[in-house]
Amino acid sequence: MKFLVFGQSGQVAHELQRLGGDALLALSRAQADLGDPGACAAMIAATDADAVINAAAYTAVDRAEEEEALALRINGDAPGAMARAAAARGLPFVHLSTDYVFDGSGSQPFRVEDATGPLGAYGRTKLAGEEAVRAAGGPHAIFRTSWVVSAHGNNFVKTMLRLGAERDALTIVADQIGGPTPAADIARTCLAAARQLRDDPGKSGTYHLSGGPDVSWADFARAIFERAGVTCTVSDIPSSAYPNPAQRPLNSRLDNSRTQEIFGLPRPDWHDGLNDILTELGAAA
Ligand SMILES: NC(=O)C1=CN([C@@H]2O[C@H](COP(=O)(O)OP(=O)(O)OC[C@H]3O[C@@H](n4cnc5c(N)ncnc54)[C@H](OP(=O)(O)O)[C@@H]3O)[C@@H](O)[C@H]2O)C=CC1
Ligand SMILES: Cc1cn([C@H]2C[C@H](O)[C@@H](COP(=O)(O)OP(=O)(O)O[C@H]3O[C@@H](C)C(=O)[C@@H](O)[C@H]3O)O2)c(=O)[nH]c1=O
Ligand SMILES: [Mg+2]
Repeated sequence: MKFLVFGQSGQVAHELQRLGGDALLALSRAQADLGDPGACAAMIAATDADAVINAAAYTAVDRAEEEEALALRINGDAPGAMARAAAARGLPFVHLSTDYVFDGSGSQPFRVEDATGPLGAYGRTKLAGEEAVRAAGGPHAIFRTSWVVSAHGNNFVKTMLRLGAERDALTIVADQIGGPTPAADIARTCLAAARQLRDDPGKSGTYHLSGGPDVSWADFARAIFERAGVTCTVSDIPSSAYPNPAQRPLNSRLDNSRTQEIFGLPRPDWHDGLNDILTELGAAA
């Protein structure tokens, strides 16, 4: 089975290329710009691949507040155009979304069917993408994931290793709770879902995929420092003490049970992925 992937440099795109080898073609921004949805659809119309995975997105949460129209084209319009092009050819389309489509209320894990209510521009544009992919009506899986980490690209693990080497102490928000998700687990899931959708389009739908157990960013930082052997004291702060242009949801817990039920894929334990990331970075204690 051959895969066409949008995105080449990102965290998930990188892991997809590692797993997919010669059977996977990953398109860079220069080859397929999501700012030009029609060009992305044309790539799908011409592909000889058996499934399409979208691992590209506008992911700068704060900058999206000032660039919502561009973020909407990339996160909303382009996935819609891609999903319609894939549907026209009956190709499975696997797409990624985010915990930021929810408003973060309560303390229970959000289920797939719970009401959405994004707090910021990034979440609004990702929600628009979900709706467009579902409306295209082809075989598809949308995985809402959260707090993606890997040895490549920008993420919280790499930020903590950089800051932890420079400082003796950090203040980290402790009232946002969620599941850090290794990009390698997301990539494995995307490939498995594409294969299963080819055999059974009835598995189409929206799913949650986050690493467990749920933690606060502060506790996740402590786990990173402990496993990396970095001496840096983490103090808990509320989100109100870390002001940002975009408000983040406090409750980012995602109920992964449908992913287990339909695809047979268990919730990944982020401790394993974190160990792999630190080893790859040469930062494991
Ligand atoms: N990062 C996270 O914490 C989370 C991510 N997600 C979702 O998971 C998916 C993968 O995220 P992740 O791997 O972390 O993303 P990254 O931020 O690591 O990478 C984004 C990728 O998208 C590409 N891209 C951005 N704009 C365009 C464009 N106009 N045309 C073509 N490519 C573009 C980037 O390419 P370039 O190098 O050229 O900019 C890069 O390859 C996304 O859908 C994201 O919304 C969900 C929850 C959490
Ligand atoms: C560097 C630093 C961050 N923080 C906080 C800010 C923020 O709430 C949290 C994580 O920081 P980040 O910049 O990684 O947060 P953010 O970019 O909002 O991460 C999000 O990205 C998008 C793409 C998603 O889809 C989400 O699932 C989520 O991963 O840590 C501190 O409290 N202290 C610090 O010193
Ligand atoms: Mg970020």
